[in-house]
Amino acid sequence: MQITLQKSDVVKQSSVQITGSKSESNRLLLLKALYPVFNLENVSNSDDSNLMTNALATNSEVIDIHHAGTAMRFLTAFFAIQEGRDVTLTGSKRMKERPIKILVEALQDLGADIRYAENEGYPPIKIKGKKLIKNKVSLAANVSSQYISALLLIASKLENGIEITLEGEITSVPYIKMTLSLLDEIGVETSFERNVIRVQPSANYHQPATLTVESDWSSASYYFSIAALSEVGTEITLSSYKENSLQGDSVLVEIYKQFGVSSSFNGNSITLKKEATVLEHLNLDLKNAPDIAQTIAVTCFALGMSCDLVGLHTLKIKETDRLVALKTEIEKLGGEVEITDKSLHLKAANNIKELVSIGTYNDHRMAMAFAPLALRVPIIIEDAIVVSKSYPTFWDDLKSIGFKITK
Ligand SMILES: O=C(O)C1=C[C@@H](OP(=O)(O)O)[C@@H](O)[C@H](O)C1
Ligand SMILES: C=C(OP(=O)(O)O)C(=O)O
Repeated sequence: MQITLQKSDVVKQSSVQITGSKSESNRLLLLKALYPVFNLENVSNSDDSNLMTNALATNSEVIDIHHAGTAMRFLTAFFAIQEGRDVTLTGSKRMKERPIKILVEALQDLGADIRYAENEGYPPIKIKGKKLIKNKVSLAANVSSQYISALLLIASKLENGIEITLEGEITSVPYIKMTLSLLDEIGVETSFERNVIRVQPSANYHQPATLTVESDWSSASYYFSIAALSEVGTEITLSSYKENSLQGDSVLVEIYKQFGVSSSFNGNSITLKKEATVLEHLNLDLKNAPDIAQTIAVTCFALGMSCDLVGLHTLKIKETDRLVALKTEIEKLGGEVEITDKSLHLKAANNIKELVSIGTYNDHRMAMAFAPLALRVPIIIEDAIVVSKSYPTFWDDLKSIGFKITK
């Protein structure tokens, strides 16, 4: 399904309720499977969280988690400790290109029985669940934090807990801290000092009875971008958000100040307001917030700004190679982009081509990051349905704030 987004005026004051964070949801769904006594509220309605829920509930021997990276990584660890259970975890064509060797080797070092069903180092994998006795492991921390979170999520159920030594520069650190904070919330003892993380064993669940997932900050990024491209004075209120978030992408509040977007918290909502600015260039290291790179690159392009984004080494192994995808699509619109395998340089553009058809490469964030451009020129988004990976009601919510969308 291809859609056309028409140049439109965003309602001067609008509000949107965004679904729960898929990162928090997928962690808490797994923890609930390990400690089935607490309730969850505001769980993400994303494909990735539905896939996680279904995978944890099924008795099937083959589980297909499609494009869901966190589900693939977290479930690898989960099924490794389900004694007596044999599971093959598989996924989409792209999932079979997303590396998992570092996690598989760490689990094998702990004693797990995991083999590759097709290509070494990549899904699908065959897991024979068993009890893991060892508790010390080292792994490379510079490729994906999801491998580390996967180990942490099962750690309190291992007889001796875990001691993980992280090698190399640690990437996407806020996601590791999110995992540790959620463990902390359910009463599991953890520590993270220098490059060593320890988790104590914990057979029982302690507290609290209900955990509420905060709404998704990566999804909020598209509204920060919309606010940045709107007339001065435009206000967008998003819920349900906290000033002290576990999600690293909440750094948007600081980043978008540079685009003239102020944010104020009121209860559990945040109001974004466009103020005047004249910024010409942005320098940013996004190693702690890789999922908002596309949003920020497109905001800069739409505002005629140049930017240098670094710390993007994880983008090549996400839903698509996001560096190549950004370059290709921004250049179709008339921009100029230079990329390396970990950075992106955008030249200031003074013109944006109309009615360009944006390819989305099975990547929800390509569709959502380019959508705000409709505030400058009419734009076509290919395979618009991809947004359901993290934010199924995205297009309806854009309509509700004044975007004109036709099929
Ligand atoms: O743990 C998580 O929930 C995530 C970690 C990040 O991945 P990497 O650590 O691979 O960068 C992020 O990009 C992904 O969307 C979600
Ligand atoms: C990279 C992402 O997800 P995952 O790695 O979980 O597929 C994302 O949502 O941007």
